[in-house]
Amino acid sequence: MSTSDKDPATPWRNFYGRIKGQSLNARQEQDLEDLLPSVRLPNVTREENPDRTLLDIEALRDGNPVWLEVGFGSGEHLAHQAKANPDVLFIGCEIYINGVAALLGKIRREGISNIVIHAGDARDLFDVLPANSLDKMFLLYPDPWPKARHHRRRFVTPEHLDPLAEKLKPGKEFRVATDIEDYVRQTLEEVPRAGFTLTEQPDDLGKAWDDWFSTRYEQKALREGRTPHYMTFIRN
Ligand SMILES: C[S@@+](CC[C@H](N)C(=O)[O-])C[C@H]1O[C@@H](n2cnc3c(N)ncnc32)[C@H](O)[C@@H]1O
Repeated sequence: MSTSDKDPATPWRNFYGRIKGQSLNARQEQDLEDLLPSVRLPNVTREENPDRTLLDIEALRDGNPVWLEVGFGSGEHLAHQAKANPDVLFIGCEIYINGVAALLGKIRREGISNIVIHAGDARDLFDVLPANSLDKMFLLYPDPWPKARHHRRRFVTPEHLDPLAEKLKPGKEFRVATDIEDYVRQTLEEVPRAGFTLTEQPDDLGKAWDDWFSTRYEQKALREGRTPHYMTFIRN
């Protein structure tokens, strides 16, 4: 197998060394080398699919529902959901290559077979997902971008929410968790604008979902005294 920087089958080679502060241990390198080629979602990157041809999601799903988690971090929640829902195909999307490597370790150790991974930006994935192709979507502790001038970089902006709304089937769930009060405010403002309805009372967002599996970022937030908020939206 080629490990050229330009080979789209080895996208971590492009990330590795490019993102400051990210280093991989030998086991992670090995998992990326051995495992990622077989679980990665092909034809998503611009290098591989410059014409942005839509994915054949029907062939991929093989009759099963498709759930997407964007920014899965180290993949605790995604791995948990995949084990609890063996008849669902999970797409995991993450730009942090150490996180991808951590999820690959879980997939290997726990023998998980219903996850495919896009190791890259969610916007590239949205480009090539057909409309109405997703049955559930998770956005768990997205990057907070606390400074006011950076709020437009948040995931809960039309740039991300409009394509997301198009990909999720009507009547299906979009779950958002965050520990940042101002992120709650922006989520409650922006997500309904993109065509969703909140199912909880806006002043009562403290109850986790029954099938919740706490993430690494949530554990850190709790240790640092911040309060989780859980929001469930239904696509109109
Ligand atoms: C604060 S972390 C939370 C990680 C994990 N969900 C958790 O709760 O532990 C946010 C994650 O989103 C990822 N991320 C940010 N923007 C992204 C994008 N456009 N596409 C894919 N992943 C993204 C980051 O790399 C990071 O791992």
